[in-house]
Amino acid sequence: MTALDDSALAGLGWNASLAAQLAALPEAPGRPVRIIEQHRSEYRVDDGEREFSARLHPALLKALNERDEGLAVGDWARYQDEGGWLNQQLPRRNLLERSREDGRRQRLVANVDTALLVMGLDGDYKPERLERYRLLAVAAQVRPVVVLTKSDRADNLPALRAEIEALVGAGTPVHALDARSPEAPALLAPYLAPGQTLVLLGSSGVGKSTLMNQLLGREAQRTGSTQAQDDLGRHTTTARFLRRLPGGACLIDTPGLRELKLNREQAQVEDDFSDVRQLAARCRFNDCRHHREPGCAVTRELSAERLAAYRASLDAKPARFRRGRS
Ligand SMILES: Nc1nc2c(ncn2[C@@H]2O[C@H](COP(=O)(O)OP(=O)(O)OP(=O)(O)O)[C@@H](O)[C@H]2O)c(=O)[nH]1
Ligand SMILES: [Zn+2]
Repeated sequence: MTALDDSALAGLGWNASLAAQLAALPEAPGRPVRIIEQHRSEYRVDDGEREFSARLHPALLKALNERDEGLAVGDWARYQDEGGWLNQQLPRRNLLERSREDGRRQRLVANVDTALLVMGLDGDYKPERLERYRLLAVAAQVRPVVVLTKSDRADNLPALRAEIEALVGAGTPVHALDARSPEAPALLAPYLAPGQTLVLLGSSGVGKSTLMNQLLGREAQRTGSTQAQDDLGRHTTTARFLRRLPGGACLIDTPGLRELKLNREQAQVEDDFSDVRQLAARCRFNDCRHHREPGCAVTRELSAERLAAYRASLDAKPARFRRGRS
């Protein structure tokens, strides 16, 4: 294997831990690349210096198929110049996935540090859907950060913001901004350290691509199939793609998910409900279930939204989120 230019790869999130994992893989020709786009029969990859197309080696394709696996945007793989093949997948740190209507898993993105959960403070406002996105992130051990866009359109911003803060709890930062504003990147700077990977998740039209362009400082380069124009000539993202930001972080844009269903594990995820635990210490009964018990400090002091989120986390049926604001 040729010596790696780690400094070039660092801009893609490459680090010592990945280097060690690569070294531990069975001997194979090639060098690491990161998947930045997935197309029908090939991948777009980045080796730290340039982007190019690569195909799965038939042996890797077969091995992945047998495990009902596949590469996702954000994954690392070994690329073999001879033949232009991806011949090995590197172990991934985490994977954001969702259950589809037919019950199958859909891989969204891999190896992500922070999920920017984008919701518009306009017709898109739907706290229970935001909570589902948040649990999706928490279940994958991805840090959730709420980004409320179209703050310029909200006439009751403080109240909406307070409602969301109460819903997600103190452990999840909440930012409100106008995605078109040049000030937006500064608000997100804490999550954009070099080597970090972030993903934008949220419905279509909430401003994900607008944020991507603001953070890039230019219009994201499209490679055809990741963007389409709708009937009104608006651009809409049709596939996930990763771009390197000038400051050294990587950002993945995703198309809006029509339906976000959680699987059992995601719905049952251990959220950091430390606020509930602290309050529970003051409940009258040690075994208080925080339902209708007298002297329950949790039901007395927790906000209704936060209580609903806590109950939902105990409940494998995400349909419970559907109640409330439409
Ligand atoms: N007023 C206002 N308009 C915004 C804001 N953010 C985005 N927009 C506008 O909303 C429209 C949709 O924004 P996009 O960035 O394309 O939304 P998206 O989330 O990428 O949508 P998809 O690619 O379809 O998933 C554009 O016309 C933006 O200019 C905002 O904070 N305030
Ligand atoms: Zn209680």
